[in-house]
Amino acid sequence: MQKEFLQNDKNITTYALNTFKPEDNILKEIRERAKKLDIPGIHVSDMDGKHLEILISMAKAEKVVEVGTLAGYSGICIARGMRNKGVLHTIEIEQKHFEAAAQSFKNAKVDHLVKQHLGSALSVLAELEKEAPFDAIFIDADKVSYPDYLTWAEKNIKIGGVIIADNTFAWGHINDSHFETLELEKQVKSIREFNYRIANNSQFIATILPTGEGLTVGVRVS
Ligand SMILES: C[S@@+](CC[C@H](N)C(=O)[O-])C[C@H]1O[C@@H](n2cnc3c(N)ncnc32)[C@H](O)[C@@H]1O
Repeated sequence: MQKEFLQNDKNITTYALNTFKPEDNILKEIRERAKKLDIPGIHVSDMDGKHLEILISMAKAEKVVEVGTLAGYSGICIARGMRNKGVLHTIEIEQKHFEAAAQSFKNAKVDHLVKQHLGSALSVLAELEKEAPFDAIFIDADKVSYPDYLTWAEKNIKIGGVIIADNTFAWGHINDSHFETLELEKQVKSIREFNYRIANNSQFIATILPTGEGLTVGVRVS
């Protein structure tokens, strides 16, 4: 019998949250402060934050790039996974988000591990190339650029390193054939291209973790 891939069961969600307690007061405060500052509430989910921390820890990652800082929620999860060693380069285009994240990293006492970059991801990534290869790369910015971010990541991840991307179920639209807006269509097609490419690149083993948003994870094996 084919087992279902997703569990849309509130009872199970409550159980998972109560058991694994993914969000402490530091992370909770970020959601609240961001809201007050009118920063969109598009942080990773609480469980995906925990998944990030664990994946980074499993990869023993010490040189990490994050594309899309927002207010620092996922960056803190990544930094925690780094076990107090190494550097996380995190890139953000919006000044307000950049500043909120600086406060978050300080509050979480991980600011010594984080190098924040303000600017457009593709130009900052070009600069960061001289520091490659990286142990882990987390992609969570504008969806239409996911294929470009993947091209950069494929080139700059070490063998054994991990590429992770959020929202890869495209808010439930990943397998749709009709779209309400052209913008949505472009985003979905870009995420689909991202998933297709990493799934079919023989240098990677990859999967999509069936979290609420879909978390694509690829390990470079050759
Ligand atoms: C989904 S949010 C990131 C959430 C964050 N990773 C977290 O979970 O806490 C996406 C962020 O990427 C930023 N962004 C969008 N396009 C960008 C670009 N071209 N270069 C850099 N940052 C960008 C947005 O301003 C926003 O803060």
